[in-house]
Amino acid sequence: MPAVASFRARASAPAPEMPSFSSGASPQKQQHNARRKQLIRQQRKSLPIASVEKRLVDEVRKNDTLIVVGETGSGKTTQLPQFLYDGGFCQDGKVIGITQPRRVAAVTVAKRVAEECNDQLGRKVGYSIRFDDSTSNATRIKYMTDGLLLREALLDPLLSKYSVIVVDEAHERTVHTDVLLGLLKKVQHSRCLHANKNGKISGRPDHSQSSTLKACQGIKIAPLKLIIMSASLDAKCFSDYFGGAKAVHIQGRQYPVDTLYTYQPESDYLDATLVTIFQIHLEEGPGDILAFLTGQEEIESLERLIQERARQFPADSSKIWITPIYSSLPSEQQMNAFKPAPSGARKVVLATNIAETSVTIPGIKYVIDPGMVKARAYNPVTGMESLIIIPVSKAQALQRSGRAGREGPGKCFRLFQECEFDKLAESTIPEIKRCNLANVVLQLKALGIDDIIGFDFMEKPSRTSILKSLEQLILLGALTDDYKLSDPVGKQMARLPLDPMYSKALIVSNEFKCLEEMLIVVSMLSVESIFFTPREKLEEARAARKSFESSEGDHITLVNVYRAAAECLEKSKNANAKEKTMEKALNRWCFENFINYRSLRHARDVHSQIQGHVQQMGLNLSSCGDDMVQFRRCLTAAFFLNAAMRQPDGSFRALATGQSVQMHPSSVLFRTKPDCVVFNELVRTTQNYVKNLTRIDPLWLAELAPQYYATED
Ligand SMILES: Nc1ncnc2c1ncn2[C@@H]1O[C@H](COP(=O)(O)OP(=O)(O)OP(=O)(O)O)[C@@H](O)[C@H]1O
Repeated sequence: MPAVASFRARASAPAPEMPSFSSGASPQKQQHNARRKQLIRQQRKSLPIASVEKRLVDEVRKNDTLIVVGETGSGKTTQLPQFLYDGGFCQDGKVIGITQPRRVAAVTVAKRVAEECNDQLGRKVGYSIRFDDSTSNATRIKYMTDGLLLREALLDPLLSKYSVIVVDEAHERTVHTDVLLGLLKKVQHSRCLHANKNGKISGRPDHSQSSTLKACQGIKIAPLKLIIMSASLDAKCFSDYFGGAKAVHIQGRQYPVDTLYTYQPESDYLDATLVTIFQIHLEEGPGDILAFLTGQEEIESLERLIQERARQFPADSSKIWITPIYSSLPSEQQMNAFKPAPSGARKVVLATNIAETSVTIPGIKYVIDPGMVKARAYNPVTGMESLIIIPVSKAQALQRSGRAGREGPGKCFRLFQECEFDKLAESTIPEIKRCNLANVVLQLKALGIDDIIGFDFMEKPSRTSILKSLEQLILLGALTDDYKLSDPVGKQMARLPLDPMYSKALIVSNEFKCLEEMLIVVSMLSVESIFFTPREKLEEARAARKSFESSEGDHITLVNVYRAAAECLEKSKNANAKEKTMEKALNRWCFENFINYRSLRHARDVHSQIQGHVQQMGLNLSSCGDDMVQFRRCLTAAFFLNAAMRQPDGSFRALATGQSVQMHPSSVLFRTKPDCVVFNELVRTTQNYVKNLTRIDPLWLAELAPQYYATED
């Protein structure tokens, strides 16, 4: 049994209300800032965690690994790193690293803590996420995504600059969190050996880390402190994994959240969300609303429905300010959700689960939780990954309600019955158990961990899953037949922050001299819903789409869209337009062509980021011009594991898995239904649908992927 200490916080003084910002004249602004600083100080003091600061720091000193559980909003994420800093954990220039499962949390929490420290972001407090680093040599409290810390471990296997690593929101059990936990356990062990013997390797040998230790001989490294933190985790399970680590509970919450359930089951949660938003808007007091939906499409369709409905209440229509937030939204648009609503308006934030943990969205008093989430699912036997919409776990529902009640008392409207809540799973099934592991295996191999089956995962993925991923990586050429990372292909693939199949596609396209086209395809496939099809303008949208369509399939269609958008930008550039005007022109062009502007902008961002990577790798940005046969052959060489043949009844059979699949109606090939296709996505709704398809010649499979297909097939 883990030792469990129970900390009861002193009854906290009520926190003062925060003023809203206004852009006043300079002296007024100064006054405002001074008042805000004072209020932040008072607010910090009133957090439940404040009264146990000394005891917490002592526990971290006494224990190498500590599990910290405390209510949402009690102050764990923002305060504990500051306590540790004040407690001397950054002496000798060491850094306290705090990992978050999501980028938006890393950024917003770092901003808040920098403000609390009365310092500029990027100095004492900073954040680092993929493609965006806001830290400096002076940074001592560093917020980052768990994926980013994994990448840092590639360069510094002992994570030597960190004195403490806090794994926040560990209950989410993302695949990165789980890999990180296993890795941190190893690093802790290695650093312990290192510190004990002052650079000489002895004691219990840890063969898998010996090369790391050798590389670090002579460097003075102290043991690594590890803190696992969440409001809703199973402390025993984590404690057992870390050899009986101590768990501490911080009791007390800052503000109450009143939770309400529906009397009847709701058959259409989108409609129920719409109704609840207006019910709150018309009947409840001031305060902003945060509603959780499952994805971009749902968010955009609800956004339109709210606008339509608001028009029916003309007096109120201007009083609702909608801001969406989901992972593929460009980050500066995500940040809109954190801004105050225009004067007199109520902010309605429509979010996916990226706003579920860690974040404090200013102004939110009401949370609407329909109780559904889009999650990855994986069939280890067929090797197929898909996205499905499923009920949330209790831990997720608790996190969602915790987004209210952060600046004052809040209300959470759960759009399901209380008896349904009781039936929810306690926690989410770890992602590592429901995803394709090719990426994880590739990362571990790149970290020098060869024995994947023997790796100390907190919860082992099935052997079948691991073997399937190893097999897939061998077929993609990332691993040699004896399971070693191949050089250069495997090493290059591990460097690209993409799914292994997409990384491989970029490398293959270099050989086929169509990297330019593949870069566009990979960027466009990295975002959701490029095409925008409003229900009331179906025919117009279809007609607009025709001008981009390629009879060869969706990949070339996406290339056409991207290039037409680039042409539009080029035109306004030639007319010497300023950047803002160019963006406006692009926005208009997107609107006229029924293209989703947000998605296109995101694809352009991803494009420029990946382009930087491939250029660093020395790949050649060549184009195949009009030779689309060449490009389709390249798609076949890259996505051969996702090939499907048409069956006599018009359905398709995925060749790698034998699974029966349907062509998604959104595909340009839906009407023609060619004999053989490669696809990129499998979506499970009422049926198995494949999306993003290109017509190929079945004979190319044996020619271009002979390691997998024989001619007789
Ligand atoms: N960006 C912000 N703006 C305003 N207040 C904030 C902000 N960030 C944090 N706070 C205040 O600090 C409190 C503590 O936040 P913190 O994120 O540290 O809590 P937590 O215990 O980590 O919560 P969770 O488990 O939900 O992540 C919040 O309830 C809120 O009152």
